[in-house]
Amino acid sequence: MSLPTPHIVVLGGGLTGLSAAFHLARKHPNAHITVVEKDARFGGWVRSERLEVEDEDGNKASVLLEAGARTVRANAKPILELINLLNLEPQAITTARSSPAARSRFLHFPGLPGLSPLPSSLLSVFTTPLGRLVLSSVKSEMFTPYNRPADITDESVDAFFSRRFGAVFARTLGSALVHGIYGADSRKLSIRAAFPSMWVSEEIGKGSIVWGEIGPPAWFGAGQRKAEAKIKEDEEAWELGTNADWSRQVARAAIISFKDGLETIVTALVSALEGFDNVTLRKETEVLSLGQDDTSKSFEIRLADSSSLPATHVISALPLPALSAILPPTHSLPHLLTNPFSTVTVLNLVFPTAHLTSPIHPPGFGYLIPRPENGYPAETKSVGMLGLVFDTASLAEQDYAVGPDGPDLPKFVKVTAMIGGPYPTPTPPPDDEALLNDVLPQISAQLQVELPKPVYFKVHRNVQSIPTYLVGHVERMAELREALRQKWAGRLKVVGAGVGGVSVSDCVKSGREAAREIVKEGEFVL
Ligand SMILES: C=Cc1c2[nH]c(c1C)Cc1[nH]c(c(CCC(=O)O)c1C)Cc1[nH]c(c(C)c1CCC(=O)O)Cc1[nH]c(c(C)c1C=C)C2
Repeated sequence: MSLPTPHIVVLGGGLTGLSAAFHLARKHPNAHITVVEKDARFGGWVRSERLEVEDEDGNKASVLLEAGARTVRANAKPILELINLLNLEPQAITTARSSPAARSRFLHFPGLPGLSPLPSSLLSVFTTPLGRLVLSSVKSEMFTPYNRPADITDESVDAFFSRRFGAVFARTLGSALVHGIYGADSRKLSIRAAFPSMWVSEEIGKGSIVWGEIGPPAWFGAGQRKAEAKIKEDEEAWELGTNADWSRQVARAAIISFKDGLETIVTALVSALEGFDNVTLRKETEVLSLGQDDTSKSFEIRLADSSSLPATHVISALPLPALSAILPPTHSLPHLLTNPFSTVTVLNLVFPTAHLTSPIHPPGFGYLIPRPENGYPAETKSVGMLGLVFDTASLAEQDYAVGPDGPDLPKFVKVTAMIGGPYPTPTPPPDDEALLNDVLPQISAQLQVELPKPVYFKVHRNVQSIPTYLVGHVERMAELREALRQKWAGRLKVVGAGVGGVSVSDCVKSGREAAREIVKEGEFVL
């Protein structure tokens, strides 16, 4: 007997949804796959824009700007796999691990002028104030006995770092790290969800994260952990290709991006999906409700245009609150509304450099700004900055001079200010021009330089874009998975940044895993 064709609907056309659809289409040519996206474009928070800038002397350049994430780590297998499968090597660019953009990072302490380098060498550990803070915190951590309270199964990043490395380390380095990844308050973020390996290292190191990380291979648990990692790696079966030049380049790299920005992956995924006969891409399609027939277990997805889509399986790559809004009360799921989201405003700035006598910023990746000593203000007249990224330092290959004089280095430098997160929004909220006028003097004071007038700026308000995993997230997600098994017969997969991992690579991986689970389960009986 031949089975009816499975129809898998992917809700959400961000990177997670596109990755799920792509891996499904490759591995499951007999299924029909529909991707439903409510916006007019695919790609979600990943948006790259190329534009031409000109200074007052008529120097012109083509510059690539990102509205959100701009790079991925060079060891991110889910991305390396896509680069291979989509033949993106010629468009990829890398930043070498040895370059200042990969090695030099700074902190700016609120209220103090200038930048403090983060230690990047053995020498700097002894010779810089932050180096000495790291050294003394690490030394004391290694000799602080096991102090995890017996009754906890999770805690905040701040509580975890305070317990092991001390309160100053937690407030400065810990909060800055969390700003730079989650744009969130480290006193709210779950350590187990955000940095699971540290939680495990504490156990392996019998209390000490440092011993857990660097302990000899024979150290209790380390051998087993390695073996487990190897099994997982084999199971994941990454298709990384055989391009030796590219592999060598990646081996030397810290981060990867693309000449035309991270949206290159989105464009390539969309065009690959358009090439599959069994895939339908639907933009500007809003889902009103998702229901499942109790007997047949098949789905009915009602759309805003009054039509409906049948499905045998659904992968939801929607933000969890958006999924919650379309579920019927009979099939509601737990914990979809628990985590708050950070709003991070991204301000792209392009400065002219032709008349500068000294550089705008030191060589390096950029700087992060830790939580103020007295915490975030309750209200404010100025926007709160979380950090500044020196984009040209790591992504210079994205930009080129334009004009009759032939190839030349662009006479511009691009940086990105990251704003908001746990800081309150000023009242009234600033328009773009007011935001610029608020931020430029802040950057000037932080860098201790007089800034030229930017030739271009753009504000992207990434409203509610990054989930803050509250303490207990890992256990709540286990309960969510159980509810999916019980209430939805395992045929609804919930993936994406809201569940486990906010990086571009995590999103691609979670889409891939959902696709592989459906293929592996292989039960397409209607
Ligand atoms: C919109 C702003 C974002 C902030 N964090 C993220 C975005 C998109 C997400 C993010 N940023 C980083 C990671 C870790 C990457 C990994 O583990 O692979 C994640 C998930 C690290 C990072 N932080 C900054 C940059 C440029 C990067 C590299 C990755 C990327 O391009 O996003 C700088 C930075 N990001 C944010 C702030 C406040 C900030 C400050 C300088 C928030």
